[in-house]
Amino acid sequence: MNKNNSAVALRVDCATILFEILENGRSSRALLAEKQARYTQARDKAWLQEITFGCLRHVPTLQFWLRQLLQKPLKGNKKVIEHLLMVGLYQLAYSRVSPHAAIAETVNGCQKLQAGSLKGLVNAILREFQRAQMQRELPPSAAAQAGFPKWIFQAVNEYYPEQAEHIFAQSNAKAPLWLRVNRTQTDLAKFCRALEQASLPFSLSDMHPDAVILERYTDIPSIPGYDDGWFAVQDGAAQLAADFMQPKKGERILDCCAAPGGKTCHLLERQPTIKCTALDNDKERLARVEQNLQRLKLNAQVLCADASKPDTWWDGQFFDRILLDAPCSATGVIRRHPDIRWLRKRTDIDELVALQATILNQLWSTLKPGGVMVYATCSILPMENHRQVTAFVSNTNDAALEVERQILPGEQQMDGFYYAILLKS
Ligand SMILES: C[S@@+](CC[C@H](N)C(=O)[O-])C[C@H]1O[C@@H](n2cnc3c(N)ncnc32)[C@H](O)[C@@H]1O
Repeated sequence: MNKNNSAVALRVDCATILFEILENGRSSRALLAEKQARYTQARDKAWLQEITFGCLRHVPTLQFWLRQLLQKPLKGNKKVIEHLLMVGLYQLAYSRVSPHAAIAETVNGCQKLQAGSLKGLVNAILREFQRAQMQRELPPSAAAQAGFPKWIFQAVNEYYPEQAEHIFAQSNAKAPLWLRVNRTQTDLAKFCRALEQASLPFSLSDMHPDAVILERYTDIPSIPGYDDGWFAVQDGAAQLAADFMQPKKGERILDCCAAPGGKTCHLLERQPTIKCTALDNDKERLARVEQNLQRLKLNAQVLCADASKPDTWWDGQFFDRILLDAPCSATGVIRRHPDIRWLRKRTDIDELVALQATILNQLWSTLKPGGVMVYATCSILPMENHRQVTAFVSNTNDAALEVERQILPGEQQMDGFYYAILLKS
């Protein structure tokens, strides 16, 4: 794609991704990957993600401006032009794109979206916005100003009145790029030297013996040692799972809800002699576990099964340790996946809490007496975390809560996460 074509195509792709997320409830991960694959330049791929994520962080404000500027909502196959307009408004209000390019390239996107007849309207709206400097006016509700749906805004304020503002700011910030060094293939010092030689600045974390935090975003396969399995991308909070698990030589370990396998691989890197089963009920995601194991040169049994029904897959031999990285609201990782806030509904939470409780109860019978279960989520909602675990312990005679930790987004540069160590007597 030449430069001019790609400038228009990028705006069109952003608009289409926003449309699919906000109107059809699809998640950004696959959509972005599919669109990014069309571009050869790393710069274009990064632009697509940055502008799409930026728009997702400001949806209520962009829609507030749009409603002021657009007399009648667009419908049917013209609806996507509203999303193209949001992309245009975002560039004018929040990005460093020159206003001239922002308007011209966005207007030209109409043609590609089969809406050439709306070019005049889009042009007029973006020019009006630029002239009137409306970007100074914000929507009246505090939730909209923070860029969150009301139910998340209220929940965070209720459970974390002191930290709420910080949580919103952190959840709207760009997440750092954490890497986990694969001890079985290299060591931290050698990997750091390779980063220095490649002029990739980084920092280390006292709390994370295997971690490196890159100071700027880099195309992952171009980082030294990628093909040799020297490292994997994994947030610092997720890297704590191996510390909480403390896998010992030769133990039989279940990593339940394992895909795409970040924590499975870390457990194996820490203790390659364990017999690890990585279980998940999503076949496509399990394929990524296989790929990760292969690249990092590790071995595990990969099992496609429903964690809530051990009678359909368990061979009757107890596990010494279980990691249950339960399906959850993902409210702790909104900074990495800004679409989550629009995709998750308040009603999903009750269903997730019920599923977590069922999996917890069912898996408990597969853990040996004296064994350890680590329950984890990337949520900051107490009903999925502290309340879930305390309810389980009070209903289960042989369960005791040893330690728990709620990490809030941004704490020591980490994602929001929850861990509980449960002991079976
Ligand atoms: C938080 S993600 C796991 C992330 C993973 N542990 C890692 O570190 O890479 C939760 C996983 O739970 C899986 N899952 C959801 N319901 C499940 C069920 N009933 N049985 C097994 N896996 C399930 C999802 O497919 C998803 O891969």
